[in-house]
Amino acid sequence: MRSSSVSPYDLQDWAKRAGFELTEETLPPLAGYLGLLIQWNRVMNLVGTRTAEDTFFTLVVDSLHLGRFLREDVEYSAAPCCWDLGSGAGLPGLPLRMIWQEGDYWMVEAREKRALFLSTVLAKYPLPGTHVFRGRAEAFMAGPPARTADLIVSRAFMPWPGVLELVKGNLNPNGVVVLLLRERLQESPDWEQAAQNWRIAGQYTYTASRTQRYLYALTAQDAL
Ligand SMILES: C[S@@+](CC[C@H](N)C(=O)[O-])C[C@H]1O[C@@H](n2cnc3c(N)ncnc32)[C@H](O)[C@@H]1O
Repeated sequence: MRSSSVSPYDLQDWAKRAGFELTEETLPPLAGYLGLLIQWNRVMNLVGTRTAEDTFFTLVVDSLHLGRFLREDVEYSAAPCCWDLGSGAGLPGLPLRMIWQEGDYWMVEAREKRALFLSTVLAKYPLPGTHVFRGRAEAFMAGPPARTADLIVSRAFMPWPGVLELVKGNLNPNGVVVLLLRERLQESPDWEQAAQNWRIAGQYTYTASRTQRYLYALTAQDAL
């Protein structure tokens, strides 16, 4: 496969334009990830973007905002067990783990080739406490052993009411679900019903690629 290299210098420049400063340690793995993503994307369908720069500003930037949100606005237990359901090409998980390495983080992906891509990136750029589960989220959660999480993140996995329904029995007390959305949760016709069981514990808004985006941290109202 034709290689596709990304310059750490360009990457830092893009990050600054997006309002972030990446550490020296973050630049090589993130540049390497973007290079592999562009390379693999030529032969299999991983993401809709074609260049590293477009991928950064359209997709990776969400992980950087998510890292900031988790650090500054979200309360979660020490050493959280985190799940990233329907990780696809590693978004938000892989860039997130390059800048935020709390606890254990499971990227759960049903499609074999996508899971192979995730494992390949991790083999080349190991990230602490970061794992891939190849299979369906339902099987991952059911076990054995049955699993529970402290923090669940999900982007474009399934419509958010379905995510909440899917995970409601697998969240530890004080557990948090973080949704990455392109709509305001409170304006959704589904929110009124969801609000009977879920509370917005934190929210964060930003613009990327000319679209307004939203991060919501939800906690269960009571034991669900
Ligand atoms: C639209 S993609 C989004 C990928 C990534 N989260 C992103 O934002 O770019 C949805 C991903 O979820 C995976 N998926 C769908 N249903 C799943 C399930 N039940 N368990 C695990 N993965 C699933 C698909 O294979 C696909 O890679």
